[in-house]
Amino acid sequence: MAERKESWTSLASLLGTLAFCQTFLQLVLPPELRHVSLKLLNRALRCFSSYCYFDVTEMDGVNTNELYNAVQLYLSSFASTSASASRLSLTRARNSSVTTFGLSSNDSIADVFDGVAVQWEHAVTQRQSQPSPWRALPDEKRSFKLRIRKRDKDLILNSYLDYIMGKASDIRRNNQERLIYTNSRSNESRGRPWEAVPFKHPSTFDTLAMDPEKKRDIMEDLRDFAAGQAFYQRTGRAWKRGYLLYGPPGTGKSSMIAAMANFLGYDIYDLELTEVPSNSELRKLLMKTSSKSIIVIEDIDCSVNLSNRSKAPKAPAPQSYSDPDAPDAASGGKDWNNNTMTLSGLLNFTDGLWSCCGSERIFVFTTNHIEKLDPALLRSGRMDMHICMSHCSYPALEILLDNYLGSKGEDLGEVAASELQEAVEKAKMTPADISEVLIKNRRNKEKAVSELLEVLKARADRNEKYGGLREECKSNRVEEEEQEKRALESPEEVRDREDNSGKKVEDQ
Ligand SMILES: Nc1ncnc2c1ncn2[C@@H]1O[C@H](COP(=O)(O)OP(=O)(O)OP(=O)(O)O)[C@@H](O)[C@H]1O
Ligand SMILES: [Mg+2]
Repeated sequence: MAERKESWTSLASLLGTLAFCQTFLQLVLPPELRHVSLKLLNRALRCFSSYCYFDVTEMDGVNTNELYNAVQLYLSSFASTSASASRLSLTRARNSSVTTFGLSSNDSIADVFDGVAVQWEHAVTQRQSQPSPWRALPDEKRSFKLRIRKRDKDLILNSYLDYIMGKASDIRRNNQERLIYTNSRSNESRGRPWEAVPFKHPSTFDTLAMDPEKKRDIMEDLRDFAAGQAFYQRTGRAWKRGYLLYGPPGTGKSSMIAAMANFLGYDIYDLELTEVPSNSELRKLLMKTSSKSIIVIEDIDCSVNLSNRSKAPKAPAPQSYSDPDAPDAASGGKDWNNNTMTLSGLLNFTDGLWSCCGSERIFVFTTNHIEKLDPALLRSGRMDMHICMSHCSYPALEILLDNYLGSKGEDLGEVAASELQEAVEKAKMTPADISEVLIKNRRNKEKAVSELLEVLKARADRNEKYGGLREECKSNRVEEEEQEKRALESPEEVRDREDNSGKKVEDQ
């Protein structure tokens, strides 16, 4: 007991001496000298330490330090599960559904990279004065202090910081809402060629009704693409990929683009060709797109007359495309004209040297009429994958039934399922048409299924009677309208027409 009392007394006297020394030094030494001696003391201590320290300050002069933001995001990704962090701050950005964890002031967290242990500390101090009268800085000076063993510094520092930057941009993209950009001449005149709005399309690969195997292939292809930086680098290819989606209206081409964007977490640039006055403007638009994005041109066959836009800007006239085999066409020679937009300009946009001014970009073209597209757009290497979005098959119908009614194929019972299967294969209806029937009756499953069966059978009968569409993916709106007209014609009228033309109705 007496011993403990003694040790308390000596501790108190030690503290008293230290306090006296500090006050004495403060009185005797001028502040500048104090500062210098502290610095020297620190330096001496650092010489004996086996660690080195790096400060990542929030502000770099008057500019925001990107690395600080990246470190903050990166640490937040594992702060909540790390055993070394004792106190966390929680934030949620506007329009975001994600809560972000962060290190509280002066708390620290451990991390391991390539087997090397490091430590981060979040240092927060009050700012003494505003260095810039033009730009107000935060009241607090914040920084992250990185502690690495001296022997590990050269081994990991650069690669670790690169890794953090990459990770942070992934997290940012996943946390943020995706954007859809569109171009217009009025924006261009204001110096902002793309205008963005939040992209909230709910389509995903789960809700997309199509053959599951085909769907798996596409998802795998996208996954490989997104993770393929090293592959593209090694093979000397630009890190981009082209998809051509073709098929009749209402088969899910636009839904597929939305599903791709949601799957990869990419933004969408919806390029309106009719708003692009020339090849050079097209190139400028391309230069202002970001990486990790999908550049979409919908209805490529009819959005613009690529060879002579001034005459017929909206005419769907594929035969008037400039000939890609003609001299200078695809190379952008004579056609690379500043006042017009040409097929060669478009090909350069997707394929030429300028297409590589960013990386990790996907080009998607859609069309209802693949047969009308210029072969130059279809040649291998240009559009890497041609995806036919066709009429609704039974596996696709099962997905729609699950989407709208919450029932699986097996819930229908064997008879209804096989009836539906037979009818849907013969009906050749689009997922959009089938969705309409299901949405209308979604509160009553039995009614929905029976009405769907009725509609499918009626369509199947009609197809059998008047001929189905020749080839699934060649069908188009015009064809369907004609078919509808034919369905309304009397059999005599049909026979007369067949006799006159010498051809069958469905071969026309
Ligand atoms: N494969 C599909 N899976 C799920 N829903 C689909 C599918 N196809 C069409 N739909 C439904 O039909 C609607 C129209 O589809 P979408 O706009 O994707 O068709 P599209 O092929 O782009 O048509 P268009 O050629 O006229 O542009 C969608 O909102 C969606 O609800
Ligand atoms: Mg569409």
